[in-house]
Amino acid sequence: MEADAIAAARSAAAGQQAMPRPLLSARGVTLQYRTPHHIVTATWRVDFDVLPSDRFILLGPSGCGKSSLLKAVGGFLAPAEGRLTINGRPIVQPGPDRMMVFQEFEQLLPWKTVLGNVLFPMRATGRFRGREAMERARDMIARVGLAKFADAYPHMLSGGMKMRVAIARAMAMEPDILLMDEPFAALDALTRRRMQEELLGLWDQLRFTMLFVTHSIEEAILVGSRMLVLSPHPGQVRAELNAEAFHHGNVDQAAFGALSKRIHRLLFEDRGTPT
Ligand SMILES: Nc1ncnc2c1ncn2[C@@H]1O[C@H](COP(=O)(O)OP(=O)(O)OP(=O)(O)O)[C@@H](O)[C@H]1O
Repeated sequence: MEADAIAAARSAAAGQQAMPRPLLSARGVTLQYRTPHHIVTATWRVDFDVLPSDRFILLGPSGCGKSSLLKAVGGFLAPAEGRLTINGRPIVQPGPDRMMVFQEFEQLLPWKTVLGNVLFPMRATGRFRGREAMERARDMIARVGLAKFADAYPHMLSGGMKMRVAIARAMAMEPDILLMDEPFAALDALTRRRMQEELLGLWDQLRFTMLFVTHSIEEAILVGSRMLVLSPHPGQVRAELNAEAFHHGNVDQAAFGALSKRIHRLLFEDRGTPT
């Protein structure tokens, strides 16, 4: 889908209101890996804009390049073609303005307390020091509802609490965007649903911007405010959809089913792949 078509879809979705300036922009992003024998094209000329406070979903089948797009936004993979910008500046390397929250939140350091985990990147990067770091860390921990657990260790926490710590840790760095790569993929269905609710609850409080990768249609609709639907390998934009109507507590089953069917068709209709 071309940039103009995306802009048109977006203005229709917003009821023709003026859109805020995008925080993150992808224009014609082709991502490739060079192996000793050939070049693997992961995505093909992908366009999207993430607006402030979006819960923006990258949705597509396995191998369509979702994680590669996240890596590129993180600054770990340079586009072979096209441009990625954050706040109008090209993304050329990793930076604390884009914090990655990993799967299962297992990046928490087991030998450090909740407070120690939140302080760790602040101090290690030198972004915040001494008293300021301590105050910020305690404030973030309180904002995610874990003030009483500041001195607890990760093994003493539930999955949902660990997620809150992981988000507090990322948010304490004051990023512009949180990058989440299938954070709930390994969980059973009930736990996954609870974690999705927890994440949305936190978003209601903190209104952070997130770029969230999933291959679950249901998760995309529940968690996302907007989503980019990508074709099978190599990932191309099939559509950009608005899912704000399904924000939690507001699920109309018939509309949910209709959107889910529409996405399914978009994902699995065979339209051929570029040569
Ligand atoms: N380091 C790499 N070297 C070579 N090819 C790679 C590398 N990483 C990914 N690829 C290829 O790039 C394509 C996109 O991979 P990517 O992991 O981004 O897809 P994905 O949509 O995130 O998949 P999944 O949902 O299975 O995680 C795949 O064909 C994959 O094999």
